[in-house]
Amino acid sequence: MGGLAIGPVDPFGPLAELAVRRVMLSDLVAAAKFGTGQQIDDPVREQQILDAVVAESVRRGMPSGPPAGFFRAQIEASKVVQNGLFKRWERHPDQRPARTPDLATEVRPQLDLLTEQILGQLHATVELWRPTMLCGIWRLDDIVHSLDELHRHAVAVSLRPIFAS
Ligand SMILES: O=C(O)C(=O)C[C@]1(C(=O)O)C=C[C@@H](O)C=C1
Repeated sequence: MGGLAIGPVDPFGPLAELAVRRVMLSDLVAAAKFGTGQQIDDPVREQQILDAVVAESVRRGMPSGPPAGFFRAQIEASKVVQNGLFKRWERHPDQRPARTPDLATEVRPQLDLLTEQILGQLHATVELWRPTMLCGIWRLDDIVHSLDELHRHAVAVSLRPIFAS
């Protein structure tokens, strides 16, 4: 994400960058599933993520509701991308991914790492959640200007808990 320009004074900058990274990783998730019969929706995996997020929030001594809500939005955003890419690849076979990464061994470990990093940033900003989130000091345009419409929409979905809080 070297091209991202996030204001250094923005305490939520790292969190936003991680959310964007997760949205971009959804391309790899979609590539792992497309044409393999694996469904985009995996409610069991979703529940595992949410349970782990709640447990880790409790372990860190922070309220678990907002982190769970944040991760629900991340999952929703991932599905926006995956559904969009599936449709795109159905229509345009020439744009299909060149290879099929393995979901369990290649893709989910990257998602798990992002989960840890996102939880770390949520923890780092816990004192600021309410007031600052309302300030809207995100420089979202800078973050997403290079993304296509599908990914811009997914980023908006992934950050909704912050804007809407
Ligand atoms: O791990 C997957 O299978 C994904 O598609 C990723 C993800 C997520 O965002 O974490 C998204 C949708 C699924 O329902 C479960 C999890």
